[in-house]
Amino acid sequence: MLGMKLLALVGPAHRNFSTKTSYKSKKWAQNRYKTRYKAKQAEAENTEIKIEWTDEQKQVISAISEGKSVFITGSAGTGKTILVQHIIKMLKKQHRPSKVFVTAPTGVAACAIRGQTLHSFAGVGYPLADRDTLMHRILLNNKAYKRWLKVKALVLDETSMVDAEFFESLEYIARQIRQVDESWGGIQLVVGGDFFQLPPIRPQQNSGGKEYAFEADCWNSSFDLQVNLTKIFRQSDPQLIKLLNGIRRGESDPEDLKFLEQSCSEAEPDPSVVQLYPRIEDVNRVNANRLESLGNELVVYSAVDSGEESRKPQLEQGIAPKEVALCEGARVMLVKNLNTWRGLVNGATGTVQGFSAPKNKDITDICNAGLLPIVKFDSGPELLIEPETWVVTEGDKVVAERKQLPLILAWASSIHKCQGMTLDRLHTDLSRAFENGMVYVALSRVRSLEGLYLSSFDRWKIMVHPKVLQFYKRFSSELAQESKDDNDSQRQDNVYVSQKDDGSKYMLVHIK
Ligand SMILES: Nc1ncnc2c1ncn2[C@@H]1O[C@H](COP(=O)(O)OP(=O)(O)OP(=O)(O)O)[C@@H](O)[C@H]1O
Repeated sequence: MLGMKLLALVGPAHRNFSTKTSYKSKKWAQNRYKTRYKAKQAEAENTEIKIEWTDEQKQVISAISEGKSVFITGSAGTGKTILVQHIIKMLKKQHRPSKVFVTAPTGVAACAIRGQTLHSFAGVGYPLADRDTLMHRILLNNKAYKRWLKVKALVLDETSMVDAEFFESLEYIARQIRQVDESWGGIQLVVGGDFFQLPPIRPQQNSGGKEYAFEADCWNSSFDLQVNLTKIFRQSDPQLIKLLNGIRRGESDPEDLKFLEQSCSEAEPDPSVVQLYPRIEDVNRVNANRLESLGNELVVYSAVDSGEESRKPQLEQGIAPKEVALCEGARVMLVKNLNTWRGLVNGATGTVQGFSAPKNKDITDICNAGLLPIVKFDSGPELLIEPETWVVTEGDKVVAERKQLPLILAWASSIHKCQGMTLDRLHTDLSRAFENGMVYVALSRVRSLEGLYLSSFDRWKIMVHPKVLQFYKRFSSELAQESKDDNDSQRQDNVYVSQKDDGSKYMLVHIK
């Protein structure tokens, strides 16, 4: 019954993706799609709001056009990503589009700049390892090896989530593969990020206490210019900007917190508003409730794992879920790149329109009902989603493999996934925040506090890492030296950092 009802919906989607289509008509359809896509893009570019770049942003643009490598930092909403997007266009004109690679540490952040994850670009596979092992894996991966030779400019956004050892390893790999004894083997680097936001997801072991990318030995030599953008665009209310800047530095000024409490929306938003949670258990609970509340028939997909028993547990650490249940109307997110060119990349969101039984393909190993979901992506395309595989490798040998649909539920999301987003409306609960920068990242997503429904908040969860404060202190004093304006550095001298009981988290106390 469900399948019958859905087949009507599936028709048009199938016509585009039929495996029986001849090569010629496929080529024709592809060309027609390309022409329409280019026309749409040109239209979008023409209607794009004209941005008047600030002097700081212009400084970056000019350095990039001179071929310099630049690190762009600044508070949330200062336009790092929009600037990076503009720079990508510039670089693609300057070099050739195929020689410019656009990356970010997470799928969602990569999706925002139409790029790929840093991992996927580098071709280093999983699990992370020492630089020689990573190098060995690349040498066995012809496509990755060629990418390293071909790249002229490498763009990396949301760098706070890249760990020091990985950054260092990639710099070493670039030099070795390209046989050029210059920083990054001569690749022009454009790196954006705010280290007051979320730290690396899984800092590597044996990294000698290093965590953030700025601690990498090669950090300073990687850039000709490091720029701190100071004008905030996302928010316009000066009181909100003051509140966010305080929270960014780990402060919890009672007056600012009172303003936060008084200005947030009091009405619980409708269920379509994205809900952000620090912990994945809460994300899963909300998604499961929302799925149930739709009341539609569920289709369950259970991952099929194969390979060495001792290596299978590593599959659990990957992004593909052990089990995912879907129904018509479910909000979903892609967790694998299907087609970068069409924007069907890790992080892309959409809604399940229905299900269809694939012809000539048995998928009953992952789904008893033998049905695959049809997803309408927010960016436009509608697609029948097929199972994908994820592997754990050892050298060039696959030691474990998971087959599963590349989808997860997306009504609720983790704060890690939302870094980089600008949201008009947001529902969040910050009582269980556990990471440095987490409260700041969540609160700084909204343009105004009217769009924020804060169901729970704990001021002790406002945390910042002392190394980050130190990095920006050095940064701002360098700027102060240049501009002979040392106000900021004096303010920073009035703080001290105390370590919390668990020894891993810190709070900043401002001395009045
Ligand atoms: N020069 C500018 N003029 C007008 N608007 C701007 C300018 N620069 C950025 N913006 C706007 O500011 C908002 C935030 O920009 P963006 O997302 O690039 O900030 P960000 O620094 O990357 O934030 P985050 O650190 O949270 O990822 C966007 O809506 C963007 O269009």
